[in-house]
Amino acid sequence: MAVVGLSGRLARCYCLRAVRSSLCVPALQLHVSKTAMGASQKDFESAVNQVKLLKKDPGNEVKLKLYALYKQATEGPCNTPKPGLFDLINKAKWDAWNALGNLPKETARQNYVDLVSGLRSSSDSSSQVKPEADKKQAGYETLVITSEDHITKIMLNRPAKKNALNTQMYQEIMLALEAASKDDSTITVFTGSGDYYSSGNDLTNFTDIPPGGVEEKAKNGAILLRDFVDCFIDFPKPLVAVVNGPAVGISVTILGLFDLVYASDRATFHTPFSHLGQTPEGCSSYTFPKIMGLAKAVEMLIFGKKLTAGEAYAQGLVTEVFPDSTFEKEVWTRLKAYSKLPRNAMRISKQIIRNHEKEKLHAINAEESSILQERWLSDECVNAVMNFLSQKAKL
Ligand SMILES: CCCCCCCCCC/C=C/CC(=O)SCCNC(=O)CCNC(=O)[C@H](O)C(C)(C)COP(=O)(O)OP(=O)(O)OC[C@H]1O[C@@H](n2cnc3c(N)ncnc32)[C@H](O)[C@@H]1OP(=O)(O)O
Repeated sequence: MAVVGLSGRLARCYCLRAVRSSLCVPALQLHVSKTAMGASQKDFESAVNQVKLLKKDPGNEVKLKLYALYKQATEGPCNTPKPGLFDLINKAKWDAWNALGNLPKETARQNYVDLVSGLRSSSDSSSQVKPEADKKQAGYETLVITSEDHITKIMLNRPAKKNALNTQMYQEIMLALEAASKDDSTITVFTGSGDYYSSGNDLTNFTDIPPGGVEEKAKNGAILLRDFVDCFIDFPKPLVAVVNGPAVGISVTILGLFDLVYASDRATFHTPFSHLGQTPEGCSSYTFPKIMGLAKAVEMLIFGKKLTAGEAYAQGLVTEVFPDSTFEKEVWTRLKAYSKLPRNAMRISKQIIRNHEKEKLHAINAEESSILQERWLSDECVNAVMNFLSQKAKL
């Protein structure tokens, strides 16, 4: 079970920060139980900050503990309604917090401080023997993340669902980007596992309705979307998409926020928003006209024209197209060479190139997300999603 973003930016930040450290859970538990009580608010705040400095993923069990202790220390016993059965992530978090019962805030604060202290020692000792070799990062269910040759590769890993982005995957991608922004890598690469790059938003995201009803669902969806796209706007290192196959919806639109897009000649680029009663996101209402001109952007974003890789290259959305048979070899050879370039120079260059537009992109993202919040409640959208879910319609 992956434990990912709490609702809202602050909470997401907290959760992202709780990800880093390699550790031994039983040792940590021992450490916690042996420590004397009495952490001050200052110790607690310092521990919250120290979590940011942890270098490795502590695993979901520990992240849940950190979450529960944080909530108990700051808000007291769990008093929010239990999330629905299918809201797995929020339910796991709720369970962890609720399990603390009436534990006093002060004790929760102390336990949090002790837990972080244990995580830090574990992280420090393991970093002394840190291997340079390829390493798969634990703690992600919908992604496979590896680091090798100063490249962090984030692979979308729901091949049986064509790498559709469910809410867990959105959350895990945000965590992965936060981690990649601070790790040793010089560039970060997205790709898909299996025959698709991604089929876009998982349409079953529309099915799990919370107690607050569809309005609440749409509101939370808009917050998730805005936070997700913000992470791409703000990502500080060169970001590369290795588009191994067809790409749909949001997996296409956010390409406008990438620095390099390499595509297999098998890839296609499809944004069927009108067909789905929806509207553009990922800042594409701004980036696409800028990249390809208004006429071509309209064809894609309003009329849902599907582009081949060659067409996407001709319109400037794709940097280069490779034959599928040699795609992986050629792309990774290229990327390994690029990854040896000086890290700071690349980072600063990206900053210079992208910073002028950051504020504008954030504003556009907020506007697109808020328009979609309304759209998701429209008959046009509901009917299109129902059609897909009842297997009557495919793209
Ligand atoms: C109010 C709620 C808000 C929720 C939170 C939202 C957060 C942000 C939203 C951002 C918005 C983004 C907009 C978009 O991305 S629009 C694009 C949406 N994508 C689609 O419409 C694609 C739908 N899929 C298809 O048309 C076809 O599956 C395909 C991609 C053309 C592939 O067809 P093919 O015949 O090759 O394969 P299958 O259809 O048999 O697919 C294999 C299984 O995968 C499932 N699948 C594929 N794509 C999706 C998807 N996008 N959502 C859910 N499930 C998907 C498919 O059902 C099959 O499953 P099965 O084996 O169990 O039947």
